[in-house]
Amino acid sequence: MEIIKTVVGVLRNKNQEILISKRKKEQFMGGFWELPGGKIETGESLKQAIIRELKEELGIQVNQLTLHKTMMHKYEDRAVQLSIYNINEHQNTPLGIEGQAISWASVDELNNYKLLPTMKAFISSITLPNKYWITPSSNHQSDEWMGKFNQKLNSDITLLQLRSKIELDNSFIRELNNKCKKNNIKLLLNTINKTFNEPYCDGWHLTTTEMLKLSKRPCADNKLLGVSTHNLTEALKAQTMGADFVVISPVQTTKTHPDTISLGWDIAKEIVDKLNIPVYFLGGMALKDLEKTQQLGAQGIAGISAF
Ligand SMILES: Nc1nc2c([nH]c(=O)n2[C@H]2C[C@H](O)[C@@H](COP(=O)(O)OP(=O)(O)OP(=O)(O)O)O2)c(=O)[nH]1
Ligand SMILES: [Mg+2]
Repeated sequence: MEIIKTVVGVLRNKNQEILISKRKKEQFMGGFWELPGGKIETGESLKQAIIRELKEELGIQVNQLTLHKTMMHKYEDRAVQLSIYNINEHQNTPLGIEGQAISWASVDELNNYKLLPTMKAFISSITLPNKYWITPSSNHQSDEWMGKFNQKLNSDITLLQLRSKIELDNSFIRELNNKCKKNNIKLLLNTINKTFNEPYCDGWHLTTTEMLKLSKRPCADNKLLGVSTHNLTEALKAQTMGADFVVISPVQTTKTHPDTISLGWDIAKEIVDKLNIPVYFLGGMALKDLEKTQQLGAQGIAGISAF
């Protein structure tokens, strides 16, 4: 299948709204809203291409830009490799120079538009945090467990996975959820016997085994769904099933599993490059690894004792 190299730009106004553009009827995926941009021309670098595209489509002169992330998306008849740039500085007010409709939308408002399929993963990548805390999986009501949980409530953690290998009381989970809500933390359940309609959570986190049994997303679109995976095949399956993000592990060796072979940075990066949904690295991660992780294109790091 032909791979179409495409560059797109993220322009934000002072209200942090994002500029989207409507594809024209006669184009592939006509009528869908997208990030402005287009295909690379022969001999052009990615940066030259995005500067040219935004001049042609919006009439702006880009002065400063940084790569946000790259992703790959397969349509029925083509594969698109999308490089998404944050446009940090530009001249002129953007206009629909080619006659296309344009609109500024907040992240929440984006969901009211008929968006290209790549937009869902883009939205996840700008809304998910770069740290994902996983709770210890046993002794939940102990002082030690509650101590760790309470400490995270007052930290910069905004996404939390409640992990348990034994059944927990719903009243206990509700209590944790209330505490998370008060502290603007999203709570994902990785408990046994998930029903996917528990109201007291923001979503679910699936084990690999659970994911492999599913052919489609088991929960509503407005909930978050993460999946634990260990290689490219599993990660791609999770993406096809409809996961919002995956965790891959072990990226490095850990003290708890010293004999398990780790993926290593290179393979971890390969997985990130072949997915379009956000990827968190787990296993032997510490805060000092966050920068490298993001440079490799991952969303961030996950861990029980990483932070
Ligand atoms: N511009 C843009 N294209 C996207 C996005 N997501 C996505 O899959 N694509 C696909 C659709 C197209 O196959 C390709 C982009 O090409 P395009 O149609 O915008 O190309 P272009 O501006 O060079 O215009 P054209 O003259 O070739 O029609 O990438 C996106 O967010 N923005
Ligand atoms: Mg275009």
